[in-house]
Parts: sequence; structure tokens; C-alpha cells
Amino acid sequence: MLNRLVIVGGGTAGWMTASYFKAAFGDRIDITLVESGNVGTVGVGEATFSDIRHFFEFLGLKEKDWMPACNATYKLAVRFENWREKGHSFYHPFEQMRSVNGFPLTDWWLHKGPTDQFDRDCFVMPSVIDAGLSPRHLDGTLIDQPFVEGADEMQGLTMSEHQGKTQFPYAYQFEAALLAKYLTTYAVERGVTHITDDVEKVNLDERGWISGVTTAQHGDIEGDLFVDCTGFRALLLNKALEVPFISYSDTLPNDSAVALQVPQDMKARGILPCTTATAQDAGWIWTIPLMGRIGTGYVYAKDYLSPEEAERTLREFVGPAAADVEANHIRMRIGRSENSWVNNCVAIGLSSGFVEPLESTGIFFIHHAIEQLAKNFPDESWSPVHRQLYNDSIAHVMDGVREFLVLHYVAAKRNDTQYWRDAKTRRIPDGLAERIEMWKTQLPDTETVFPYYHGLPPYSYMCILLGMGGIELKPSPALALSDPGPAEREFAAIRDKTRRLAETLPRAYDYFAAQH
Ligand SMILES: Cc1cc2nc3c(=O)[nH]c(=O)nc-3n(C[C@H](O)[C@H](O)[C@H](O)COP(=O)(O)OP(=O)(O)OC[C@H]3O[C@@H](n4cnc5c(N)ncnc54)[C@H](O)[C@@H]3O)c2cc1C
Ligand SMILES: N[C@@H](Cc1c[nH]c2cc(Cl)ccc12)C(=O)O
Repeated sequence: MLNRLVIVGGGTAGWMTASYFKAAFGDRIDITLVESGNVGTVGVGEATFSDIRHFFEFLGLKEKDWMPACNATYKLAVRFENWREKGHSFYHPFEQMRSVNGFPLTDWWLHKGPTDQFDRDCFVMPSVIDAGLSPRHLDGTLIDQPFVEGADEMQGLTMSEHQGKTQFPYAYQFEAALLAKYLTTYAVERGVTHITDDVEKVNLDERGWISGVTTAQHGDIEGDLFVDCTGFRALLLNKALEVPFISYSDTLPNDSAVALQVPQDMKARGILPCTTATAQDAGWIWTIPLMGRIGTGYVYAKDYLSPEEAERTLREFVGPAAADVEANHIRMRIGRSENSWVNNCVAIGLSSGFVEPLESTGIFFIHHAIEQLAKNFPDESWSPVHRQLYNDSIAHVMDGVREFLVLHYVAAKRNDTQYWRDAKTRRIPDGLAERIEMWKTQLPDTETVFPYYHGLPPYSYMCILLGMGGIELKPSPALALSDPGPAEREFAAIRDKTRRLAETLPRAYDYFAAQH
């Protein structure tokens, strides 16, 4: 039986993989995780997709177990500031788009917008976020979304099988390092062998398959399937197996980040329950509220900005609270491996690929890769079909997300610096130009977005197109011939619901303070 899994690397990717496979296969799988005591983890990575709750459910973990241990908060949207012009903001919320008579509400909004804010008119969440509220009441009940928690027919589905069925109203923000620590305990308690040591050599057999890894103090570790979770180093897949890396830098030029972890009195400050991405002269700054601190960082292209200038801008942006905090400068490898599974080696996490964290996709990529590996887990026959299906799925997810991110820059109206002007003339991925031409006349739907599963539903594309403001959009001509009454009633219903929620939901901080 093929059942010996060796994971190299103990960051978020390594421990998520170890925990998931123990939860999936129990004692029938033998897992060893080796992580260096000298090479650190990336140390950032804080905002997620809502889908990650399926991961926690799969492990049998409840919010009340893991959230306090990871200083976690709820994320109801990404808030984009200054992408259209200074002073403008809009949300990409976790909220299903309503549709009226077969047309998305945003289409009706284009036809006859009640205000100039599509997000506040078409969704409930933006006003909930503006007011700093929690999506759960103090007794734990969920904001009244068209959503049934724990519905039987949803159990055991992968993320791609879930897509389009429901939209859960929030994701999470947490300290990735604390999650890795939490999962270490989870995995070790369930029988994962944990070795702290440096892998110094990757041993290949005559076919070029990995026979084992040599560590500094624990000798050779042998296994059947090797999972490369060594971060940007990609020690097994890219270094030992020499699998080519496809850079996305021609379409996504941001290759650097500088991060600060700023302690804050969240009770006094309050929690805006979202991740904020504030556009800057040569990139953007993330702001992520956690319990006890905010995580923040400037993502930029070093062709346009030096690390010193980036750090200075970030410190000015944060203010005096950051004075004594040390900055963490990070070089980002943007792109993906040509194949993430080659022979008996699978790369998961930064070793497989990465795009800038604008839509918080890093941990989503890891979760997706784990689900796909579980689904395509090999046996002694090592069928190439499993590898092919896996590699296609990883490539589609990453290429699709790349396209979605590029759209942010192409659609942003801002053009006040060379960085933003160049964003309008830079090469864009094949197919995107045609799709944008189509979206100008007919808002994105399942038929016209990137044709493979990549985690993002069509309404996400609508939010970016409507919020960024640099591309002129037209409503469907059919709406001019249609009765506007039902759409007007829907806009009014959203206003009513927003008012009702503002009166009943607790403040986000108060909700978490009660949990801690
Ligand atoms: C600036 C930035 C912001 C990000 N923001 C987000 C976000 O908001 N949301 C999100 O989902 N994702 C985000 N990410 C991505 C996220 O941080 C990563 O996807 C996640 O932390 C996984 O990292 P990893 O485990 O692949 O690698 P790492 O954290 O780099 O871990 C690598 C591991 O390999 C080990 N290792 C390396 N060499 C050896 C060796 N020779 N022997 C033994 N062990 C070795 C190290 O000790 C370490 O344990 C961000 C990333 C960056 C760079
Ligand atoms: N499957 C993802 C897709 C998604 C839907 N809405 C949003 C909003 C944001 Cl900010 C990110 C991602 C998403 C999910 O449900 O998480």
C-alpha cells in the first residue's frame, strides 16, 4: 500500500496538509513532517476566503476552538480604497448577488442606479461593515442570509462543488503562524511524526523520483509521496527535480512587500470587519484587524519603488503606533510551477506558486491543492491520470486568479503615477482583453468569465468592474423594455434590511471579546 507521506516544511502549507490527511485517512496513512529550526516561515498571510470554513469543518474544529488561539477576526469583504481616485472606496463582499427577473441587480443598478455607490445599493454587507458590526449575534446566530449552516446536502463537498450553491457571509483574518502552531498540536496528537531538522539533500533514484531526503541530524527520511512545503525555495520540486517555474511578472509586476505587525488596543480602535487594500503610488497597502494588533504591509513593484521608500510610506501610513515595530521585507516569487506534481513530488503552498495577496488567495490555493490531492491520491500504479487532473486543476486555479487580479489594475481609473499609467498598457493574459470587451456590453456571468474553476464567482468580477471605475459599462438593453418595479422593490428591501441589522447586530469587537 502506498501510504508513507513525507512533508518537508512546517509553515501554513505543511501543517494544513499534515492535519487534513490525518483527518482524512487516520491511521491508514503514515505522515512525517520535517521542518527547519533555522529557516523561518514567511510570517504573514492573514486573510482568507470564506471557503476555509470547510477545511476547519473537515478537521472537526469549531470557531470557538481555533479562533481565540489564532487572534482571529471575521472578514466580510475586501475594501478597496483610492483605486478609482483618492477618497473613493468600495467593497468586494461575501454576499450572493441578487437577481431580478433574470438580470443581476447590478445590471438594474447600471440601468437606473439609486445612488453612485453600487455596493451600498446592491448588497447589505457594506453598510454592516461601515458600522463595524459582527455577522453573528452575541448568541452565535448568523446574520439572516439565505444560508443554512451545516446543511446535510453540503457536507463532504469540495470547494468547487460548493461554488454557486451558496455564499457564506464571511471569511477569517488570523495570525498564520499561530494557526500553524495550533495545527501542529492537532496533527501530532493524531500521530504525525514531527522532526525539527534541516533537509540538506534530496535523493533521487535512477528514474529521477525522490527516494528520500537527508537531514542534518536525523539521517535519511524515506517515503512514498513527498510534499514540498518549503516556501519560495521550492527545494524539492524546483531545485531537486528542476521543474520550470512560469513567472507572472510580465502581467503582475508587484514582486516585493514590507510588513509590520502593529500592536493596537482594538477595544478603543474598534474592528472594521474586513481587509482593506489602499492604493499607493507604486502598489497598495493591506490593513488587517486582528485581536490585539493590526497586520499591515505595502505590496509594491521594485521597478518603481525602493524598499526604503516603501517602508517609509508604510510607516507614515500607519502613524506613531508603528515606531518601535521592526519591518519585515519580503521578495515575492510571482507565478506558478509548470506542473506542481511531478513523479512522486507534490508542491503545496508558496513552493507551488503565488500571486500578490490582493484578494487573499494564498491559503485558498493551499486548501484547494490539498482537496485535489486527496481526491487524486495515487496508489502503486502511479496512474498519470491522477497527476494530470491534479496539475490541470492547480494551473487553472492559479491562471484564473491571475486574470482576476490583472483586471483590478486594468479597470482601476487611477492614473496619477507612472505605475498606474503603465498598468493600462502592460501585456494582459490571453483571452482577458476579449472578455473585457464583452463585459462592457454585458456584465460578467458564468459563460463569460475564465472558463475553469478558480474560486471566484462572476459577481466578484462585477464588483471589481463597477468599483474600479476605469471601464465604461452599459446595462442590458432589455431592461429599458422591462418593468422596473421589482428591482426598485429589491433596492428598497436592501435599505430596510440594512437598517434592521444596524439596530440588532453587536459590534465586531464586542462579539470577539465575548468569545475570548
Ligand atoms: C507579503 C505576503 C502576504 C500574504 N498575505 C496573505 C494573505 O493575506 N492571505 C493568504 O491566504 N495568504 C497570504 N500570503 C501567503 C501565505 O503567507 C502563504 O501561502 C502561507 O503562509 C504558506 O506558506 P508556506 O507554508 O508555503 O511557506 P513558508 O511559510 O515559507 O514555510 C516554509 C517552511 O519550509 C521550511 N524549510 C525551508 N527550507 C527547509 C529545509 N532545507 N529543511 C527543512 N525545512 C525547510 C521552513 O522552515 C518553513 O517551515 C501572503 C504571502 C506574502 C509573501
Ligand atoms: N469562493 C470564494 C469566492 C468569493 C466570493 N466572494 C468573495 C469575496 C472575497 Cl473578498 C473573496 C472571495 C470571494 C469564497 O466564498 O470565499
